Amino acid sequence: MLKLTTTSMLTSSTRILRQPLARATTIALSRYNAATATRLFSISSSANVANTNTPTAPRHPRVLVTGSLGQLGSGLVKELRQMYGNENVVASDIRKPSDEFAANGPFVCADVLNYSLLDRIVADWRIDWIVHYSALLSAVAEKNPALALSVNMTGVQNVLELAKIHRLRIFVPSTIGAFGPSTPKYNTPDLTIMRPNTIYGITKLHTELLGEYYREKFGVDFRSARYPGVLSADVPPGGGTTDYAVDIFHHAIRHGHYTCFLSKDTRLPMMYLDDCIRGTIDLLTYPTMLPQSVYNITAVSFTPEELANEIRKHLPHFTMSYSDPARPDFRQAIADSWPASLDDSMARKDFGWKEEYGLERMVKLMLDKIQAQVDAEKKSAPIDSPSTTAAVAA
Ligand SMILES: NC(=O)c1ccc[n+]([C@@H]2O[C@H](COP(=O)([O-])OP(=O)(O)OC[C@H]3O[C@@H](n4cnc5c(N)ncnc54)[C@H](O)[C@@H]3O)[C@@H](O)[C@H]2O)c1
Ligand SMILES: C[C@@H](O)[C@H](N)C(=O)O
Repeated sequence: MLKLTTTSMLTSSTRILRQPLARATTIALSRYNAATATRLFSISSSANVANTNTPTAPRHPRVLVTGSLGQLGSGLVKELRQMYGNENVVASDIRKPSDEFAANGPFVCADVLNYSLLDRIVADWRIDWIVHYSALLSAVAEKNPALALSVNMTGVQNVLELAKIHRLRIFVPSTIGAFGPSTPKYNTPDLTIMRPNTIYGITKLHTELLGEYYREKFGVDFRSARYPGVLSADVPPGGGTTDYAVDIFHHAIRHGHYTCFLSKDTRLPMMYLDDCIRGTIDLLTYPTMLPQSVYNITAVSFTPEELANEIRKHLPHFTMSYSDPARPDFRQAIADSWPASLDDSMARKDFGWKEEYGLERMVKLMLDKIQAQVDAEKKSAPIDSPSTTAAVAA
């Protein structure tokens, strides 16, 4: 049986190693770059004592990120690799990575439902921290509750059990979806009524409660942030209720029009991806366990109409229509059950959370990035290609 060691990882240049134990596991190792940590963190967790990259170098934690090909995971992996070195951040997902993603550092294909495979990965790679991003988002979950129950609940149970056995620090995100229709809607605090009525929300509340149980009962260093909807330009969102706030930019630039699946006055908390990643890293790397294991974090709250108005400051001809209120999209009921704004004062107090992107800055950046993508697509498409013609006509 092939045993991976740090030495074998560092001396590999471009090669594929297969672990016989793990049927679906392919570990692609390529182009090892020397660690270019931009930030060093003091690692006080006992979980890191055993992780010494070299006898004299400062210790970096070795982090496993599940769901690393998703909207949030891909950005987080990039940031963590800049901090700790490519070889110290093992990306994982159930899907196949792009060549570009696989070339940047270790990638392990793994289903989070496969406990023994995850156990093997943690041991072989001498993992210290897990960031568990694998999940089904609200809209996809509502369409397939059985799969959502399985991935979102069993996946979390597996990683928490691993954290207990291997003494790992673990970060699992929660969401505004963990609240429900009886939760106070405005300025929703960390501790309040939580009776979600979506399968996504139920699985996320399960995550929070189980994480707290493992922390109390077994001393597991469980950390979580309740994210609002996250906006990003590079990786598309994975099927949530807040996805309209990303789709709108692509449609505004490509077509000048968007039909929103939420009503114009549906107010939801949101944040830009960079803020989400920074807040997550600040919480993940905080040197000691914080008073709470779960914190609200947020940046702004807006309605589809307010977002469209802000976009119109840059694209005056942009128009927006809405789903027929007589036949609302199924995501409307999900959004209606969630808070309109969050109180994240405890995160600000306990670990210094503060957003850098408000609505204006976020909109400008989203438009610039997506416009650059469209320009690049046009440049790379042959002059007479039908897709170019269609895009220009649109
Ligand atoms: N994006 C948001 O707006 C947002 C907001 C609040 C909370 N969150 C939470 O953040 C986390 C990451 O969200 P995201 O937006 O990146 O989601 P995403 O859907 O973009 O990515 C999830 C990833 O999980 C992977 N996955 C699915 N099933 C799997 C399985 N069985 N085994 C291994 N991997 C599997 C998918 O392939 C995908 O790459 C999730 O827990 C989500 O609930 C996201
Ligand atoms: C809010 C969050 O959990 C996700 N963007 C969703 O809509 O499902």
